[in-house]
Amino acid sequence: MNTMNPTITSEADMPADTVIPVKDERPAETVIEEGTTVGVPLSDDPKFKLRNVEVFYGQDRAIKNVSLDIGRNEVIAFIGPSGCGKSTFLRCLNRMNDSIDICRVKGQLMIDEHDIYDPKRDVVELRARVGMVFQKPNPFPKSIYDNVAYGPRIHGLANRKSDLDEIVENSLRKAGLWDEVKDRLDATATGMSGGQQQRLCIARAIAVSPEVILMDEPCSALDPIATAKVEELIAEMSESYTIVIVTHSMQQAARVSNRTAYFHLGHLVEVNETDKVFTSPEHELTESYITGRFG
Ligand SMILES: Nc1ncnc2c1ncn2[C@@H]1O[C@H](COP(=O)(O)OP(=O)(O)OP(=O)(O)O)[C@@H](O)[C@H]1O
Repeated sequence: MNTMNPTITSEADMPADTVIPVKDERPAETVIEEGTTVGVPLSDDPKFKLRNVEVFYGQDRAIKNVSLDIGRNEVIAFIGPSGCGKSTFLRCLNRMNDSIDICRVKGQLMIDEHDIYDPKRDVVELRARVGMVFQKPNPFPKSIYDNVAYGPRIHGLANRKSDLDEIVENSLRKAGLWDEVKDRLDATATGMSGGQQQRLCIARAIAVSPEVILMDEPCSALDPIATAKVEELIAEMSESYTIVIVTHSMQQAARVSNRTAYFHLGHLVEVNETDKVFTSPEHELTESYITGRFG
């Protein structure tokens, strides 16, 4: 399966008598070909089919002709140097960029073969299907119970109090938080530890029965123990949801994801099975990044 830019070849492909040049240190823009689809479908029926996506902030092109399929129930990690467009691309998947006035998205972005950017699309419904967990835990200044119950209430998912209680309990269980909070559901969420708050935000996303969970550096504000808990949760959740995670931690990408996509200056340079990306990357830029030559 060729899952990378076919126009970029490796030194191994050269004839034996070729003088192998020193590593290409030219700026990335000169070695990434525009207009090439990078990443082949994971299956015939991907959850997301994203083609020739471009994102502009005013005149600046932050995402450059990116094409990618994201499979059902896969965990895919987006990695790459700061400012390469990981979060921008992630936010296209549930139209979180809509709130940025100068942001414009072009290309074809499909979820289950429906256009994410269809002007008639109900964005609130989209964001319930494609939930999001942010870098910094952001619980509402409400009780633990009300944080989780908020979404089901506004989406009318529970007719009776007992139904709502069940959703809250199930969501907290799935987020690995129930045993820690079951005796203080009325306590204010902002009094919890950072790790607990982040798992509460995950419970809040789960409560509206999403199909996809987007995670934008979900552990960057957490200590190693809280990080380990969230990573365990990602493994458990991958049985039920498609998960897209942006991370600066290559170890985290290696631990939690099935595939990894490497972004560079707005380009998607390489996407492949995570083991392959970290042990034998196909692109020189990926190798430079994972070996710490830049980042
Ligand atoms: N709201 C915005 N307005 C203008 N430009 C933006 C905005 N958000 C991001 N950008 C620009 O778009 C580019 C991609 O940024 P983005 O935050 O998506 O990258 P990233 O890879 O997620 O970075 P980081 O790892 O530092 O979070 C950068 O050049 C950034 O300055």
